[in-house]
Amino acid sequence: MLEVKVGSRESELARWQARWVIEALEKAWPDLTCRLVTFKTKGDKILDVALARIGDKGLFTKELELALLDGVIDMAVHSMKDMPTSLPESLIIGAMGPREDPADVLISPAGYTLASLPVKARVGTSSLRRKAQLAHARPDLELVDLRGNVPTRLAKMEREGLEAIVLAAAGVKRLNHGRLLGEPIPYHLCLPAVGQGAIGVEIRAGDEQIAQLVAAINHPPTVAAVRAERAYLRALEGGCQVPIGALATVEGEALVLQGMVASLDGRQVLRDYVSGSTANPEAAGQELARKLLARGAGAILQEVRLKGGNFHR
Ligand SMILES: NCc1[nH]cc(CCC(=O)O)c1CC(=O)O
Repeated sequence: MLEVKVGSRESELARWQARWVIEALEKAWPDLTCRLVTFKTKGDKILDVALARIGDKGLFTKELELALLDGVIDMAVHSMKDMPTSLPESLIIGAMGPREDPADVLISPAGYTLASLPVKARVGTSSLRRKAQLAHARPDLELVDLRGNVPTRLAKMEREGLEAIVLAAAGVKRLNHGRLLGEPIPYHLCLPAVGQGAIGVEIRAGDEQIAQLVAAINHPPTVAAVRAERAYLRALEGGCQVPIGALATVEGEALVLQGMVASLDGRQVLRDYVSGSTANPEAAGQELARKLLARGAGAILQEVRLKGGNFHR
């Protein structure tokens, strides 16, 4: 009999994801018992958008990482989308679960799609990446800041009478708001955030016992895709404060990585893609970043940094 402690944020989605990891681990290791330990992170405490513009690294991860380093927990479950591109020295991602649908979805009580939304419709999202791509596709829309966890955002949509909001399909599906699912926004209009839809399990480097446990739930194609996307973001020095999107798809050993860099107003949207191999996902990420930088992505990103973005991807 072995007992391990699994750390998670407190939100409904975070707990769903941690429970998924726990169930998968206990199924793989019948002698294992997992205990869930939840934490409030800085990102959960700072709810107003202006404050959130401080945008420091690890807003949703730091408290969990400290608990992991202190031995208070043995692993931390995260949305890969919320993870900074560089981890603390002695922590690693030990495993990723199979990726859920990485797309963004437009949720609209009246059933509008991006194409059918009325002129000047009010659409809620605080993500610079979503705002830029929506503004590019539909410059007439009025984009409204909207923060908080998934249930909060759905409630705000109703309360403020927004015509639609945009959320990650993964969160909506996991929380079983499936009937609300609305329109998946096609990738040619909106590329997802790096890591969107993937669950990561962070562990202490060198903790061989925990590494062996979590290896049982690891999904290598997801790992290859997310490694390529994160290398791309790192090479652009994007952090989580800029309108950058990416999506890698993996088939056998072939990996195709698409990427996007946009100006805040969405007037400029640069997109490109590279093909690579799961044997070296980072190479694909670096090559795509070079390609976009050669086409002027650097100037766009420079301007975004001067104007100051927020942290929300
Ligand atoms: N930024 C919050 C966040 N972090 C991860 C998800 C969704 C789940 C995932 O991407 O795995 C969400 C909600 C959203 O953006 O709609």
